[in-house]
Amino acid sequence: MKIGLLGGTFDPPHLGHLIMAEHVLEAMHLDEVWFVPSHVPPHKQESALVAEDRLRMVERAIEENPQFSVSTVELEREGKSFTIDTMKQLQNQYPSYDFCFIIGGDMVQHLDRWHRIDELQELVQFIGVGREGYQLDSSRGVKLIDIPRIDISSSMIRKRLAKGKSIRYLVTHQVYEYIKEHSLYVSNS
Ligand SMILES: Nc1ncnc2c1ncn2[C@@H]1O[C@H](COP(=O)(O)OP(=O)(O)OP(=O)(O)O)[C@@H](O)[C@H]1O
Ligand SMILES: O=C(O)c1ccc[n+]([C@@H]2O[C@H](COP(=O)([O-])O)[C@@H](O)[C@H]2O)c1
Repeated sequence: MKIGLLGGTFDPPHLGHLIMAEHVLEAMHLDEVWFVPSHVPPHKQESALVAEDRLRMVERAIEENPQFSVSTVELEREGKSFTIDTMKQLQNQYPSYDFCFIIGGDMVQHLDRWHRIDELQELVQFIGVGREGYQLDSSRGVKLIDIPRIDISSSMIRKRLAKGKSIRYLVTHQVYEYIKEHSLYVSNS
């Protein structure tokens, strides 16, 4: 089985995540993409929404695609969600699977700062996809795949919601409904 791992904060999951997963699945002839929500994102300053809501939204975002699933491996682990720990755990659990790790163009240039990156690179092939506003950089042997550039980010969605603006069509219908139902990201000020 060839599996692409898409790690992220998914605060919230948006169409950019789904489009990148679909295009890498196709280009790399993967069997599945597993979305891996982080418990505590290693390099983000802002604290994310509670894990429960992020997980539920990812489940809803991917529910129509039988080749997408979610792994709770990081949510079940304490502390920061370092990718090296996730890879070791998954490779132990699924020794015959061939994993790659999918990242956006904004992350490629920061790989040098990842925890135990030299060791991690020996364990897994990174796949970098184009992201609007970022140059695709082929450092550290990352395999680059250009995909339709979708200028959507979770932070843009959070900001729009805080200002009472529409996020319709930036997320799936199911995620849209979940956010509305639970009044997520609404500014209290
Ligand atoms: N529109 C996009 N195009 C390409 N890659 C993306 C896009 N959105 C997210 N990614 C990548 O998906 C992975 C998970 O992203 P994450 O969940 O942090 O979302 P984000 O939109 O980058 O969030 P935020 O705006 O809060 O930083 C990262 O590797 C990120 O680079
Ligand atoms: O292991 C690390 O040092 C590391 C540093 C930064 C990011 N990551 C992983 O990269 C993925 C995307 O990160 P983020 O911050 O955009 O959600 C997510 O799975 C993170 O756990 C991992």
